[in-house]
Amino acid sequence: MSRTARLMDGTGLARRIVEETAKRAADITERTGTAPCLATVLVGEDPASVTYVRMKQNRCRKAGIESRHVALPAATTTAELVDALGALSADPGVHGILLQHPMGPHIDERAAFEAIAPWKDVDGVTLASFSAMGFGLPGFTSCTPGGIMRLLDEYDVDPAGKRAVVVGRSAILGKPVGMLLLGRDATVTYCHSRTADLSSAVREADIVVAAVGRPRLIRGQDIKPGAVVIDAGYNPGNVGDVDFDTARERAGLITPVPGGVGPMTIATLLAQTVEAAGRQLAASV
Ligand SMILES: Nc1nc(=O)c2c([nH]1)NC[C@@H]1CN(c3ccc(C(=O)N[C@@H](CCC(=O)O)C(=O)O)cc3)C=[N+]21
Repeated sequence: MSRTARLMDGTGLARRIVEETAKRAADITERTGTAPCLATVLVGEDPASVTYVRMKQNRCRKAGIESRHVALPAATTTAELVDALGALSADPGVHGILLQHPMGPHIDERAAFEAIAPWKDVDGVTLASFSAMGFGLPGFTSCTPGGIMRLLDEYDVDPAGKRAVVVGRSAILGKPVGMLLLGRDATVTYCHSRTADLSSAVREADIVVAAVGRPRLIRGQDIKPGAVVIDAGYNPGNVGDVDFDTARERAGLITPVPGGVGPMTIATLLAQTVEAAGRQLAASV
């Protein structure tokens, strides 16, 4: 008889977080006369990015968070993008800034992210946010890593002493989620394109976080029985980095795609936007 993993319901948890966030947003709006506001910045018209940004704006609206969209042409230079982000950073009507990734090969992404004021970095992409995550200090987490940690807590997964394998090392996903797991006393291994034997690393993992953007890279045969499997991969067509059908036969807990990590990413973004607005508006009265 094969056991089947319990599903980690990101949609349900995200809904509860967004409801709580909406209450806080309404409270801020009532007390200060100003609604929390998230600026979304998109360079170019990549269809997937357009869809993601629209989803974020819709979710903001439902939570009583205003959003302001800045759409820049694909040919925008790094200097122009830095200027636009500098203006939003200086604008007291904007409390959080999301610069959608990727921005195109001609953009210096690090320079762009650093143009976001740290107190408005609700997407957790600046050096300031990254180092706070690394040192276990308070600050805004990268949204997907923050959402993953919240999901682990919700399902009573304590990372302490567990072997965590993070597949992927991107600046806003793989690297920070590994740091957050380390901060909770997991033994963390990063795997990436140069890893010699991915399968044997994954086989050791009590917690697997897949974050590379390679459809169904992680197969059930490599999942340790009972492991916690977090699929943070986003690929065209809502396909994750984990081969769900085979992985669920061995995992203890697993996130579905869709309905797992994705909604948690957006819930974290909204919660952090309201937190940023609360601080900025309290400071201005
Ligand atoms: N600076 C930056 N920050 C990001 O957080 C960021 C980014 N750039 N670039 C693109 C990726 C992608 N991303 C997703 C967020 C939510 C879902 C999501 O909610 N997906 C739904 C499915 C949605 C559907 O039905 O199409 C789900 O998994 O259930 C997916 C993908 C955030 N990203």
